[in-house]
Amino acid sequence: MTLAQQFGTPAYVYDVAAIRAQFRAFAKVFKAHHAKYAISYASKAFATVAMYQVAAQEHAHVDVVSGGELYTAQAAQFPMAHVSFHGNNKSEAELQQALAAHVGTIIIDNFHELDLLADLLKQQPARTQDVLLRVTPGISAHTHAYDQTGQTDSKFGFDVDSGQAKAAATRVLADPQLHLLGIHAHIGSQIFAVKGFVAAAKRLLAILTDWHETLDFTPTVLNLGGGFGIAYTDSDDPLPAEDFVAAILDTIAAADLPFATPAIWIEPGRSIVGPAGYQLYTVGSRKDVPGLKPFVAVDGGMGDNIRPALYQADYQAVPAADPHAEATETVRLVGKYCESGDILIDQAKLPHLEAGAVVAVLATGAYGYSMASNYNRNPRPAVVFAENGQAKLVVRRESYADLTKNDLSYL
Ligand SMILES: Cc1ncc(COP(=O)(O)O)c(C=O)c1O
Ligand SMILES: N[C@@H](CCCC[NH3+])C(=O)O
Repeated sequence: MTLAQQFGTPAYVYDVAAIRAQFRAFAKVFKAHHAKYAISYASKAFATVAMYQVAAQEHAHVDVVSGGELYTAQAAQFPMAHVSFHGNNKSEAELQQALAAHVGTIIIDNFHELDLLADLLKQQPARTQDVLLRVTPGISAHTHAYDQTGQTDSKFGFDVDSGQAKAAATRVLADPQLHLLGIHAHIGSQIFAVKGFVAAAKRLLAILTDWHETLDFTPTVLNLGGGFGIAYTDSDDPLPAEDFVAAILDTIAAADLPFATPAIWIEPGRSIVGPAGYQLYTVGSRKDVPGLKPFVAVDGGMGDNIRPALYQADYQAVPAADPHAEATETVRLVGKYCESGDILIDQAKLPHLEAGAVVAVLATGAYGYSMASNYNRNPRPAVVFAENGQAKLVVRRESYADLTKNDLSYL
């Protein structure tokens, strides 16, 4: 029986061995460089109980960006000491939840949060909290504008050039309940060039050196974020994600630091789960107009993968029954949503597929399920983990009853 027959479509399928292999490839580079490290999986890319469990099995840390992600990690019994809590507008309730859960690290993003956290800790005088400061190092990554986060004009983090980052460090160091581990920067996502990461590493080391000299601060952690680009189609040719890390570690090793090299943390999301996942859809209607590219419609679309509509992201599809079948036509692979922009692949090269055929859209493991919606009241698809020849349902397909379970009658 095929996965589509067993679990229905649309469905997200993950090759768990590929997820594990990427965690291990990162770990291998760190070990080869004799670096102290943490691989903190950016769980926004794909956050489910099963995924937090796999991350824990791989001895990874995770980063969470909301109370909901933290709750899911707790539900998965993920070790809280290995959780970093991110976010540019953490609420008081979220900070309370993080403190109650004893998350390992809170990554402070702004002065408002710093005040909130300091006040909450005063109510528990015996407690301290490890923190990192997220800084905006003023480095622009070459990627989609919505995927840039390291430039000065960003909503994330303390600005370095204006002195805000140092002012924040001064306040944290003066607070006996906050234990400053070091700094964090994330320059963006789906980045192909190493040079932004190398520049960021140098800039962060310069900041830490300044803080060492002027604030008498010795860092124990330098967190360089994630953002390593992946191949979505055959025309993408990124470096293996672990090679970005090797370049970062070489840069750090070459630096002449006045303190012992801190532990290096990274936060890969997309590179861990993106290539490992694909989506299965069933072909339905087809519209052929002479002189126009045909529309081939599938049973999902922008509700389960918003990335083409949001970032003009490209994907590639293959027939699930015969992934290597020769392409004989170029079609628009569209979804079933009531939007003209609901185009999964604008130029899908496929053999002629009849209604009922199952098509696989590749490399959809990151920011697909996690950004899915119920637009048009479509239930979110099932998620399946495949490993060692076994396939296991790890997220049930939503039912129509799930769609109305929070609706209240107005009669
Ligand atoms: C702070 C932070 N860390 C890590 C990531 C993960 O990025 P990616 O999935 O590109 O590796 C993001 C998302 O861009 C982020 O904002
Ligand atoms: N959701 C984005 C990346 C996330 C950026 C998170 N800071 C994407 O699919 O490309």
